[in-house]
Parts: sequence; structure tokens; C-alpha cells
Amino acid sequence: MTACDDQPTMRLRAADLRGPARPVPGPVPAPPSAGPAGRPGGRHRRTTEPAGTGRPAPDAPSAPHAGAAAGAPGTTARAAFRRFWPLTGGDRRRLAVICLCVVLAAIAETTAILLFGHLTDNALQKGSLDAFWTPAAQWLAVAVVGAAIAYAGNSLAVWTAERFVLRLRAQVFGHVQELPPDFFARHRTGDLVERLTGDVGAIEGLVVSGVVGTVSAMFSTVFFSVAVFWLRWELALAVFLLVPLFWLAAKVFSGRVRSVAHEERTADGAITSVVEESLANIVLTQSYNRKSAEEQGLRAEALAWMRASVGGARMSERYEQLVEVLETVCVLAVIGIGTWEISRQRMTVGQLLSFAAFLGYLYPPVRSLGQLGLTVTAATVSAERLADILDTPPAVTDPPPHRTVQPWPVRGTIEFRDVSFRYPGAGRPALSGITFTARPGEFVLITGASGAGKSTVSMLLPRFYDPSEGSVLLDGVALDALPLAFLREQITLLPQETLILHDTVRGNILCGRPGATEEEMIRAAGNAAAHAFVSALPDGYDAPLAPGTSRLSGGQLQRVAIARAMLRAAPVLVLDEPTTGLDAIAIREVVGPLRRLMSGRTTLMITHDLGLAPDADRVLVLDHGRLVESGTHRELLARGGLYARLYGSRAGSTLTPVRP
Ligand SMILES: Nc1ncnc2c1ncn2[C@@H]1O[C@H](COP(=O)(O)OP(=O)(O)OP(=O)(O)O)[C@@H](O)[C@H]1O
Repeated sequence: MTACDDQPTMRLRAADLRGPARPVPGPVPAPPSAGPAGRPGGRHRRTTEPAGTGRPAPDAPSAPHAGAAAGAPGTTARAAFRRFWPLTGGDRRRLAVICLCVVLAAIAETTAILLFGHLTDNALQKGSLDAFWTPAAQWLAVAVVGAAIAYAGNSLAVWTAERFVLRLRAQVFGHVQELPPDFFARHRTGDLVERLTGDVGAIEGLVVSGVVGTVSAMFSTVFFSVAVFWLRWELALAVFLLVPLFWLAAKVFSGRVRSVAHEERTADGAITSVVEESLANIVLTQSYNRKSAEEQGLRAEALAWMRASVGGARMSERYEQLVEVLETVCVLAVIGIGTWEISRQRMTVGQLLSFAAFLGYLYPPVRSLGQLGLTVTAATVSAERLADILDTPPAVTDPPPHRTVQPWPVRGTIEFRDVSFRYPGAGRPALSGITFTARPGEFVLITGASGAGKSTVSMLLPRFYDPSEGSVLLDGVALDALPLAFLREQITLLPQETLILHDTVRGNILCGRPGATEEEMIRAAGNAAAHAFVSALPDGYDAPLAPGTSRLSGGQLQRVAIARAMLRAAPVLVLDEPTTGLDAIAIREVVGPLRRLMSGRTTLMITHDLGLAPDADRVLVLDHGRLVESGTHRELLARGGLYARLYGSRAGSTLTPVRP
């Protein structure tokens, strides 16, 4: 699901903000084009289809498709509303103008219906053309002005709703980007995508469209109610006695809305996840003949979605049909009492038709108000899903101003001082009491068995996490006293998997230092031994790349990443298994550029491959999160401990040392 998928939803909702009027069903005629909104046959629809599904939304209890609000499970709709309302900050005046437009539109509709009654009694019934022209002209004028107001209000409403979505999505997306890696391990990407699209749109449905729709419904209800009481208060009273039935119906149905909404949102996210993960693993799928397994996975999620969707639609339809019956009861009551009144000459046909028309216009807003509870109940589901993201604190933040150390020209001394670290929720620490120093320009190689804690060391340097105990320092300054952006500018991280952006080769290299010149970029590519193969591409540096692209080999992609790191020119370099996944030939092509990249920088290289160990100024050996050996390659070999065993057991390194 993409942001674009929200568009029709938004448009539909905003276009319906005013709520189309609905003529009385059955034999009672309604004015042919009563109001400025010009929706005589229109069906009132406040809720929306589920974002991205393109499925039409039924009226009331289809609220599950519309839902929105905020907070952890159990949070009230009011708290949800309060949480997201501040995002309307810059648009309150516009909201006021939209509300004014809906009020004016309701007044225009009321006026139009009164003119219709007048025309019926004075022109139609008497067959007098003279009595036709003036009210007809007035009606036309009201219709034109009303149409202009409705257009202005709806256009503004669409714009305001979209701006809200823009802001909310930016807020959630901004927050997501600060979250620690373990958050992404706990949440499926597809589900997060769904939250950033469908759930964000649903919250707009509560906060912006919900407010405007409620104002519209309230004013319409008041105007049309006053009009029907003014026309025949006894008749109006009889009809109004039936109104609680509508509220009762809405209340009865609200119970199941929440669970259906939750099921549907979760199923939406699961489908997106399955599709996204399956496409990302297409090579695995094809090479291991997993096609039918993947299809079954999608089918299972799609069935869950179908069940939730059908359940929601059926519930909606039951509610819809019940309301139809209730409306018919009201209409029959009006016709019966009206016929009685006309037979007693206490009412004209024009008055009865106007009355019926007002009732036709009155039901949609009354229904809207009745549905509000359902909509809000469903809306909290999306809010809970977003709150799950927004309430997850970033693992690290900038230090408070009084603790912030001002930037300086960093030399690159890295110090781990008695560092211990446990991943959130993990049973045992990944690192225990690690102490070492890497001086400017030194090459420190960190090795150990799988799971020993090597990669965790690399996580602490750019502060993806802070140590549970002890501290990490840069040039003697604790990392948590540095502005995050400054700290991360000083460190270049080349993780195990080559990170490629969906961009051109140029864009991929320049993201190392966005302001760099073309010359600097080409020089970096040259030093990374990438210039030759990039130039040979049909589009050269403008060739598009994408994660998992097959356009370049693994070794070539790694060299693009090295060019990016070269351009960044940070004093500290962290290489996490820089040759993983590369064959011997590719590794040989990468080693030269790597050496140039490491030159003059403090380098921590995390690797199982000990081919470069003789080059290292120091080798650190980790075992079960502890630093068990530290020294040069020769010293550690001579010691005959874990390192000697690791070195002896290697099946033949692919990295070529400089020193023997
Ligand atoms: N996000 C996480 N949550 C909980 N535990 C984790 C997490 N990431 C790693 N661990 C655990 O922390 C320990 C150290 O993991 P780490 O990835 O640092 O080891 P490693 O030495 O780099 O292993 P490898 O060589 O296989 O990459 C392991 O026991 C691992 O299971």
C-alpha cells in the first residue's frame, strides 16, 4: 500500500464532509434539486473505504474502515483525539472557514426546501405561472450561491485533510527513523507500512473529517429540526419520538466494531508484509521452489482479511437495513398524519411535501451523529497501532544542552571503558566488561566465534544503543555527551550487507557527503576501484541502482559502498565482515580499495576472516561477550590460546596480509 492509495479515500471523505442529503424514500416526493449541495438522490456516506483496497465503504458500522484515535490499548477516544488534534495547529482558521461553509450550505438547503413548498402551494397547485417566476429565481440564486459555498468548503476540506495526513505521516516516519534496530526486528516491515498509510489516513478521518462532519451534522440537524417544528410542530414531535430508535440501533452495533476494525487493520498489515517479504526473497523463493509455500502464506493472510472484511461489510449491511426500516416507519407516520391533517384542512400539500423533504434531509445528519460513536470506536484501533510506534522511545537521544560537548576536530581515539550491554528483552548480556582503546589511525581487528558479540561492538559506536554499563568515548569524550548528528559524522559504518539506495550510482556515492563535487565523487570512485566499471555502464554514474539489484556484482556494489565511505572522510571506520558473501575473486578486488579506505583512519574491523590479522595493530578476541585475548597477531599466535585455535582452524583466508 502506498501513500498514493490514500488519495481516493481522502477525496471521497472530503467531498462527503458536508454529507449528501437523502430524500425520503417511498412515495413522498422530495424537491427535485433542493439544496446548494445539489444531492437530491445522494446517499449519505461519512465513512471511507479501507485505504488502498479500493473497496467501497458502506455507511455506518463500516466505521472499522474509517477508524482513528490515539493511545495504548484501552485509551479512550477522547485521549486519542487530544493526542492528534495539535497536528491541526496551522490549519485551525481553515477548519473554522470550512465549518462556516457547511453551516451556510445547511442554511441554503433549508431556504431551498422552503421555496420548494412555496412553489408547490402557490404555483404548482394553483397552476399559476405568474407565481412561479419569483420563487424559482430565488431558488436558483440560492442553489448557485450554495453550490459555490459547497465547492469552496469541500476544496478547502480536502486540502486541510491532506495537510493533516502529511504532517502526521511525517511525524510517525520521523520517529520510526530514530527507533533502535530491535524495534524493526519485532515489527514486520509490511505492517509498519500499513501503519504509515492506512492508519494515518484513518486518524485523519477522526480528527479533521470527523470534526467537520460532526459540525455539519449538528448544524444540519438543528436547522432542519427547527424547520420541521416551524412547519407543523405536532407532526414533528410525532416523528422525533422515533429518533431514539436510531441511536439505539447505533449503540447495539458499536460493540463489534472495534474487534472487526482491529482484525481488518492487522490483516491489511499482514498481507502487505507477506507480499513485501516474498518479493524481497524472490531468489530464495525461486531457487528453493517455495512458490506454493509463499502462495499459501498469502492465501492464509488474504483469507483472514476476507473474513474480517466480510464480517465488517455484513455488520454494516445489517445496520444499514435496520435504519432503512426505521426510516420507512417514520415516513409512513408522516404520510399518515399528513393525510389526516390535509383532510381536515389544517395543512397544505406544499407544507406536507416540504415537511417530507426536510425529513429526508434530516435523516443523514441524524444518522451521522448516531454513527459517530461507531466511527470513534473504530478509530481508536488505528490510533493504538500508531501509538505503539510513537510511544516507543528512541534508544538514544541528543544530550541535554548543559551536558552537550561542543564539536571539535576529531582525531579518532576510540575507548571502550568496562562496557557491558544487554539487548532489550534479552536474557543474558551480549557484552560484559569490555575495555580497549584504539588510537588515531590504528587498525584494530575484532574476531571471535559466531555470537561472541563482535557486531554488538559496532552497534555501540554510532550509538544505535547505549551501553548498559561503562562508557564508550571518542577522543576522551563520552559518546552520550555528543550531538548525535556530529557523532555519526565522525564514523563510517560498513555493515555486513552492502547498503544500496534506490537511486543512481551518483546518488549512492554522493550520499556519503551530499555537498561533494563531481570531481571529488569521481576521485572517490577511482580510489574505490569503481570508476572503471561504473563508466562502462550504459548510463555511467546515472545508472539506476536498487537494493538487491542484479545490475552490479556483489563485489562491485561493495566498491560503490566503499566509494561512498571514501567521500564521507570520517576519522573512524567500522567494518563489519566487509567481505561476507563475496567470492575469492571479488574479495581480491575489494581488498585494495579497503586498504586505501582504512589508511589514516582509526579502523575497527569485525571479521572471522583473519587474512588481514597480521596487518592489524591489535587483535581483540571476544568469547561469549567477554574480551578474552588482546595483542598483535604474532603475540596471540605465540600464546596458543583461542586466537591461535581460530587462526589454525581457518580453511584458508581470502584476505592477503601485507605483513607476513
Ligand atoms: N537484537 C537483538 N536482540 C537480542 N539479542 C541479540 C540481538 N542481536 C544480537 N543478539 C545476541 O547478542 C549476542 C551477540 O550478537 P552479535 O551479533 O554481536 O554476535 P557476533 O559475534 O557479531 O556474531 P556473528 O559473527 O554471527 O555475526 C548473540 O548471543 C546474539 O544472539
